[in-house]
Amino acid sequence: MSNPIKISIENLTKVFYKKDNSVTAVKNVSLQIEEGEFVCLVGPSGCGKTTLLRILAELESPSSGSFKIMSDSGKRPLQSMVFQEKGVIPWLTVKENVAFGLNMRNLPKDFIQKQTDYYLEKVGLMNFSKLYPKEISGGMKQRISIARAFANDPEILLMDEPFAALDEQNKFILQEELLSIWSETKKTVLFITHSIDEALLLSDRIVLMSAHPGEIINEIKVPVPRPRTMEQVRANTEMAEQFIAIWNHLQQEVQKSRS
Ligand SMILES: Nc1ncnc2c1ncn2[C@@H]1O[C@H](COP(=O)(O)OP(=O)(O)OP(=O)(O)O)[C@@H](O)[C@H]1O
Repeated sequence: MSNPIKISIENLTKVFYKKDNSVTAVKNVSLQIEEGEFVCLVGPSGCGKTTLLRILAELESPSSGSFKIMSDSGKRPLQSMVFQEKGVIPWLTVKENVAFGLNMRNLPKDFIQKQTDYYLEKVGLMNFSKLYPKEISGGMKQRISIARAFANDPEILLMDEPFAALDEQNKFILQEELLSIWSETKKTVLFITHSIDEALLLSDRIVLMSAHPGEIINEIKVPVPRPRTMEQVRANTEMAEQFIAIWNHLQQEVQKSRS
């Protein structure tokens, strides 16, 4: 380990109780994520990935176990979350959406202006800043979510399949934009994806989860140095081997969950 630990999860279990039964969504998960690390969480549908992220975002509480996000200043928000969809506020303009978290914190107006403009520019939305979400495309809405999350400057960033609803072209562009902003900010990111390509492109480490109830069953350090492009990911033999290993893992877990 080269950097200090930013997120520490210890034996975390989450059980949802219903009227006459219960569902264990996450089981005994322990995970340490370093400061500035980009970690992708990959696992079959329903294995508890979103639940784990929601716990870290303090939208759910664990049934047992614990987690800690190491705060370096106490002045910044602990976490920002980017969802697959519905991340924008329809009655605010693009710019107001990006500035939303900063305005909520009553920060100085000139700081908000500077920070908002910087990230609007980064995600290519400067010329659309006065439009409302209904006037822009799905890809542009996701750009708002990403710009807002980075503008907030949280201690950690939690991303729940943020590109899953986009077409391939938009996905590639946003992945590259995300990598460019991340390489500048070196934010600690926990990112959920179903796409193995995406995990190999974006992350330092891929954490594989078992079928429901979700446990961590393997971790893969992505072998290719940055900066990476999707072309390299697809052409590189080491990446191809990792792709097949993860693919086989997912196949087995999906079959287990069905049997
Ligand atoms: N609020 C809730 N109440 C009851 N059960 C829940 C709740 N949230 C999630 N679950 C259950 O917990 C399990 C894990 O769900 P979760 O959404 O975390 O999985 P996931 O890995 O993110 O799935 P996907 O990849 O399909 O989004 C599922 O069986 C789900 O039905």
